[in-house]
Amino acid sequence: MEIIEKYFPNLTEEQKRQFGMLRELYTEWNEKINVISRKDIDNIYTKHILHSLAIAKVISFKKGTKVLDVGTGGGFPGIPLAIMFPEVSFTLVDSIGKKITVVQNIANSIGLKNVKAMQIRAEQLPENYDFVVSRAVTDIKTFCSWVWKKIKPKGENALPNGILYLKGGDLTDELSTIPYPRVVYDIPEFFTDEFFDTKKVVYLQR
Ligand SMILES: C[S@@+](CC[C@H](N)C(=O)[O-])C[C@H]1O[C@@H](n2cnc3c(N)ncnc32)[C@H](O)[C@@H]1O
Repeated sequence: MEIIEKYFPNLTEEQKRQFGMLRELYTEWNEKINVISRKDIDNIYTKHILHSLAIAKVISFKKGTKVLDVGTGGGFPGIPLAIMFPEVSFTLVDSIGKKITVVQNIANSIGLKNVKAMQIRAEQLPENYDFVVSRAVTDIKTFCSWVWKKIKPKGENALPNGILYLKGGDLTDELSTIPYPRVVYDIPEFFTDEFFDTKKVVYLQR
């Protein structure tokens, strides 16, 4: 938990309370439904929560922004971002229902009112969003084919609406397959821990 406060020193008491509850809740839920690899539970604050919050170093979503997390699994990056931005509306979707059960229960347990969790395939979503966030779901080209038309073309944030995808390694080949304007942010610019050495936030502008 200290690592979250190290990089985000202005958390409210409510946010500290919510982040602080996550390790125990995920440990309990993971015993029933596996959403995090067992060895990662011990490092949940770095490998899952702080990693998700790299997106919060790239953009501070304005009040009322609608964000979609596709393939959220156990709630990453959506749950940490929903704690960080309580006035932003988050829809967390996954095609596997039991993962959505975990996400909804964790959101309820920590009192998050800005999260809606849905079992649905990304390709079938009926609504439009300002931003789509994600981690570890599929290659960027396939991902764009699922969600591009669900992103509203305009927006009121400092970055124009688009995709914010957490990725690792060399992305040259993968990004060469898509035509959209992009910025690749190296996470070590924000967080110094070794775990983030090759990790990036890929922003694609709608
Ligand atoms: C490797 S997990 C990543 C989970 C989470 N984003 C994380 O980083 O911890 C990939 C998730 O994407 C979901 N998924 C795969 N294809 C999907 C689709 N078309 N629509 C919605 N969810 C999908 C899977 O069910 C799985 O939970």
